[in-house]
Amino acid sequence: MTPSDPHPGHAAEPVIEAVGLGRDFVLSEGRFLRRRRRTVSAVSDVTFTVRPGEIVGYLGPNGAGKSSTMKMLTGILTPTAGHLRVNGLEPSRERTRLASRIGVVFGQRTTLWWDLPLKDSLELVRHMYRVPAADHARRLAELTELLELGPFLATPVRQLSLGQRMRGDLTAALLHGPSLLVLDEPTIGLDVVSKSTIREFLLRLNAEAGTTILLTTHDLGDVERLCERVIVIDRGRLAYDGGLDGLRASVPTPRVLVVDLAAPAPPIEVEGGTCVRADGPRQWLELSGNPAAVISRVAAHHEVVDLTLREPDIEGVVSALYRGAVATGG
Ligand SMILES: Nc1ncnc2c1ncn2[C@@H]1O[C@H](COP(=O)(O)OP(=O)(O)OP(=O)(O)O)[C@@H](O)[C@H]1O
Repeated sequence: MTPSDPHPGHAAEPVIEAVGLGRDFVLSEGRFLRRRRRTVSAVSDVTFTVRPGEIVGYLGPNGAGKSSTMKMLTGILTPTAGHLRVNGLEPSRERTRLASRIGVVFGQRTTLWWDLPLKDSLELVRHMYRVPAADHARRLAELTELLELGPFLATPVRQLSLGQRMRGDLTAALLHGPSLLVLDEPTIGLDVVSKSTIREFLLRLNAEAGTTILLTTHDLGDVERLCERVIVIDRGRLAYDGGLDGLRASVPTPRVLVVDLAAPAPPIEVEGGTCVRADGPRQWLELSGNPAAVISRVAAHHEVVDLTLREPDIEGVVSALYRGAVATGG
């Protein structure tokens, strides 16, 4: 894959540098004489750095401040505190210059034109970013192959499936060869196959073109497949910055063994597992011991039809983190 446009002079600098970043919103509440102003801190005193070539997950529960951070990084929202540089630029002041160096995809919205065939939408994007025709043709050919856009390039965007549209949006975000890709929930609502296509594509983009990627997601699969490093925010504040293994190891969130028995039975009693839920022949065991050992003990005493081991999802890990289970830092 063609490397992203290099930006001489910035190569050794962090791609993103946020120091004490904050964003307050002032809300007016009540009526007439009782009107009062209340300040909501969406993001508060957040400090982190992203280096060239990293893939970083930016995680947190609903309302934690992820979208507000993404909006500040892309220049849509002006910070009310702190220092922010993205590719050496101040996003809210230098939004147009920044736009030529970053690609942005918000999974819940499309930047494509609903009524136009995907190919025409992408041609408009080329004009918006003033991409030379030859560069556009080369990148479009590459992305068409990697994201398998061929069969639906002539289809109007409104008729695309969610997965096809996301592949179109990623193409639109990458046609100008940005060195940083910012993704807000890139796999939301996608089926397993589409998720996997997007993840493998992002890994290849990172490995071959050196593109730095910052993404928000609620999907642990995205995080596990893509991110060596995660930043977690809670109520606007930085709660963790480090490796995913460190996060998991620090948070005592049990794995769950889902057992399908041949028939409904009393709660299973087994060493290393506690039955936390039962529904007909299906039971959920929270594991405190080695999964293989628990599975063999269960199978020895019960007629088991099926077994599934469920890893804690990121919401579970993150909410355990907020209950104070792990110290800040990584
Ligand atoms: N324009 C706004 N005016 C007032 N409050 C806002 C505004 N935008 C965000 N907020 C508040 O800031 C906080 C952080 O919101 P934000 O959308 O950044 O969170 P989030 O982590 O992206 O959540 P989600 O995962 O639900 O998208 C929330 O309390 C939200 O209500």
